[in-house]
Amino acid sequence: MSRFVDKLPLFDRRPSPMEEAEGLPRSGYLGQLHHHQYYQPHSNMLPLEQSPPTSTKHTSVTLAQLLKRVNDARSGSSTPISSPRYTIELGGSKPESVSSESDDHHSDDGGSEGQPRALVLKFTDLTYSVKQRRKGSCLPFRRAAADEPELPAMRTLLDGISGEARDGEIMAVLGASGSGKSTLIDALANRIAKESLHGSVTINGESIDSNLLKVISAYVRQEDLLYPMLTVEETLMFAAEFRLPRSLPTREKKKRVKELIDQLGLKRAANTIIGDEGHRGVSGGERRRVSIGVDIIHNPIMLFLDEPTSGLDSTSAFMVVTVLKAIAQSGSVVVMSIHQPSYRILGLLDRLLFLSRGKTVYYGPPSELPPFFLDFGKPIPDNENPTEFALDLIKEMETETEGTKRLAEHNAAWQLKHHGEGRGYGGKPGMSLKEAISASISRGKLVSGATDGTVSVAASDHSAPPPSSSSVSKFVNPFWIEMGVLTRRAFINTKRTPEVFIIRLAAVLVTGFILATIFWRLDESPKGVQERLGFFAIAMSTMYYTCSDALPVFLSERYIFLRETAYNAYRRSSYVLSHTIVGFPSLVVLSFAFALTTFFSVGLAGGVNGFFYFVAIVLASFWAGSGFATFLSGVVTHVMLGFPVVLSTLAYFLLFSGFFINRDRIPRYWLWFHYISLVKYPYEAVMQNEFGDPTRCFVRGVQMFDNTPLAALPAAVKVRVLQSMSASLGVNIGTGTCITTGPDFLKQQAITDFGKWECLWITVAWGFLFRILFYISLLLGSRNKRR
Ligand SMILES: Nc1ncnc2c1ncn2[C@@H]1O[C@H](COP(=O)(O)OP(=O)(O)OP(=O)(O)O)[C@@H](O)[C@H]1O
Repeated sequence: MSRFVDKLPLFDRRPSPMEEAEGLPRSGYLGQLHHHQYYQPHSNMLPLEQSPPTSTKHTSVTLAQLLKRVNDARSGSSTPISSPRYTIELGGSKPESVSSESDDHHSDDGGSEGQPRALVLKFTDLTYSVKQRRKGSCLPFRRAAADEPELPAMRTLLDGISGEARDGEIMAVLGASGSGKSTLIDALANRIAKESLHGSVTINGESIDSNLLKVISAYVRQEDLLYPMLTVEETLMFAAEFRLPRSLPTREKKKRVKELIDQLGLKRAANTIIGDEGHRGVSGGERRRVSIGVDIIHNPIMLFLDEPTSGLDSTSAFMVVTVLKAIAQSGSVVVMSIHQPSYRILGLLDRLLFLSRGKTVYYGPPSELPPFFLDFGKPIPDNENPTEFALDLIKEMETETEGTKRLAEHNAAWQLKHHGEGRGYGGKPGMSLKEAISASISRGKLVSGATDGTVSVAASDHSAPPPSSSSVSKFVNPFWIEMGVLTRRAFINTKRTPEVFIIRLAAVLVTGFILATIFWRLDESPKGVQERLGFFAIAMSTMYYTCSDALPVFLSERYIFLRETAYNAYRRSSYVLSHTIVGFPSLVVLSFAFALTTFFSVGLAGGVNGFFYFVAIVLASFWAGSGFATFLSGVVTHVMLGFPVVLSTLAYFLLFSGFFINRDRIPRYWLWFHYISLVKYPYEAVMQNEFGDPTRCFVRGVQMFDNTPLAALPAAVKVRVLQSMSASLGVNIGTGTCITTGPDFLKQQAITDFGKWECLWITVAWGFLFRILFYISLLLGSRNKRR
C-alpha cells in the first residue's frame, strides 16, 4: 500500500518543510493510515505520526506559522507556495493554504471548524416529494381492497435535509437501502428539477449556474456505463479528451491517464477491454474503478458519487476512497453515498450524514458518533464499527411503530446544542464562488470548459481573472475536435465488433443470392415485367428491413450518451454526425454487394449507367432506412419496443408504396401515407431506371393476351383474335407491333409523380430528415434531471 500511496500525485508526498526542518518522518497520508483513531474529537489534528494530540489549536498554529516561515526562508520571499500542502487531521485533512488570504485565516484559527474555507457547499431544508401511484391505479375499474392501506398521494423522499460539505473533506451519506441517499446526492448535484426540489443548495453562499456546475463538477453514477470494446486505457483517454482542457497537450493528458490508472490500481488491466456478456473483459471491481476514473479524470472541484464502492472488495474500496480523499485534499468538495464503510474507509471520511426514510438522523464527524449515541442512551460498544452500529440501530428502529422519529429529534437537538442554529459547523467560505473557482484553477484544478486563456494563465498566475459561466465555455472542445474524437471512438468500437457488419453483409448477400436465383435473367415478356415489379418491391423493402439493425446501436449506448452529455462532454450534433460518418462506408459496401449479386443476374436494364444508378438508389435506401431506425432508437427506450415499431412501419410503407395497389386506387384518405412511404421513392426510382426507355417494348402483338384468360388459347387462335381486333378497330396491329413501351407501363402503374433523379434525391432527403429528427429527439429526450 505504501508503494501505491507513494505514487499518488495528488498528494503532496514531498517532505513538508517542517519535516525537513526538524528531521521528522514524512507526514502525508500514510501517517493517517497508520492511525485509525476515530473517537478523537474531530477538531483534533494529528499532524505527524509522532505528534501527540496535545493542544490541537496550538499545534496547528505552530505548524502553519512554521511552514510559512520555512517557505519564506526557502523561497527567499514572502510569496506563498501555490501548490496545496496538507496537515493530517483525524477523520480528514485539509489544505493549509488555498491562497495567502486563506492562509492567514487558518493561522488565526487552527481548528477545522469555524475556519474560512475555499469552497463550502451548503444545503438547507432540502425537501423533495414525488407523486405516488397505487398499484393498478391507472385502471379505472380497479377497486382498492378493504384491507389495503390508503397511500398518501405524495411521497417525501427528502425531508428538510440541511448540512454542508467543504473542500478538503469527504462528506458521506449513509443509510439503509431506500433511505434516500441517491436522492440526496442527486439533489446536491443539481439533478433534480428546480421546481420539484424545495430548499436551497449554494456554493459559497451563491446559487450556481447549471452550466458552470457541469464544468466544475462530476457525478459518478451507481451503474457502470462504459463502451465494452474499449480498453481501460482507451476509455480513460477518451474521458481525458472530453474533460480536460483543450489547452492541455496530449502528452499531459496521457500522463494524467497513466497516473489515474496507477492510483486506481488498474495497471494490469490497462490494456484489457472493458467487456460485456459476449466478450470477456475486466473484472467487475476493475470496471467500477474505471467508471469512477472516467468521472474524476479532471480532478473536479465538486465531486458527487453515488455508492462508488458498491461491488468492490475491501482493498479496492479503500483504494477508491483513498483517491477520492486525495481529490478532496487537493481542494475539492467530495460528497458520496456509501452503504457500510469499513474501519479503514471510515478513517478517510470527515463528515457523515445518516438518513432514515428521507430524514437526517445524524449529521457530524465520525468522531462525534460515540458521544451522540451515548447521549441517546445507546452507547456504541467498544471495538464495534460505529457506522455499522448506527446503521443496525437505525434499521431496528425503522421496524418499530415510531420509526426513527426519536433519533431524528435527538439529532436536531444535538445540532442545536453543539453547533448552534446554523448547523453549518462554522465553515464559512473565505471568498466568493468565482474567486474560489479561480483559486482552484490556480492550484492546478483543470476546469474543462475554461477558455484557453483562463486555464493557461490561471495555472501559473494567481491574478488570473475568476471564471464565470460567461468565461467558461459550455463545451471543452470545438465542434471539429469533438467530431474527430467521437469518430475515432465510434470507429474503434465498430472495428472491434466486425461480427455486426459481417452478419449484415451476409444477410444482404444471401438475400441478393436468393433474389438472383429466383429472378434469374428475366425476359421482356409481360410475365417478365410482372416479375421485375416483384423483384423491385422485394428488393427495396429488403433494404429497409436489413437496416433495422441500426436500432440497437444507439439503444445500447444510450445511457453512456446520457452520462457524457450530462456534463457537456460534447455536442449532440457532433455525436449524430460522427456516427453517421462512421456508419456510411459500410452502407456503401452493402449497396455494392447487393447490386453486384442482383443487377446482372436478374438482367436489369441500363448497362453500366443503369448499374451505378441502381447502386446509388440502393445506397439511398440504406441511408434512409438506417436513418429511420436510428431516429426510432432515439424515441423508444427499449429494443423490444423498437423492433415491432420498425417492422410494422416498414410493412405499411411497402403496402402503400404503389406495388400492391397503385396510387390511383389508394383511398383518398390514405393517400398521405403513400407519400410518406419510404419504399415509394426507391421503388419508383428503380422502376423508372428499368422502364424509362421509350425504345424498349414490353408487350408485342399477341403478348397482350398474357395475364388474361385468353393466354391459355393456342398461339394460332390468339393471332386470329388479334387480326379481327385490328380489323374492327381499323388499326394495323401485327404480331410484332409494340403495344406497351416502358413509359406506357410506368403510366399504368401510376408512376408519374417524380422523375428517377427526383426519387433518388427525395430518398436521400429522407435519410437527412430522420437524422435531424434523431438529433431533435436527443435534444428533447436527454434531460438528466428528476422531476
Ligand atoms: N419516482 C419515485 N417514485 C416513488 N418513489 C421513489 C421514486 N424515486 C425514488 N423513490 C423511492 O425513494 C426512496 C429513496 O430512493 P434512493 O434511491 O434515494 O435510496 P437509496 O438510499 O439510494 O437506496 P440504495 O442504497 O438501495 O441505492 C426509495 O424507497 C425509492 O423506492
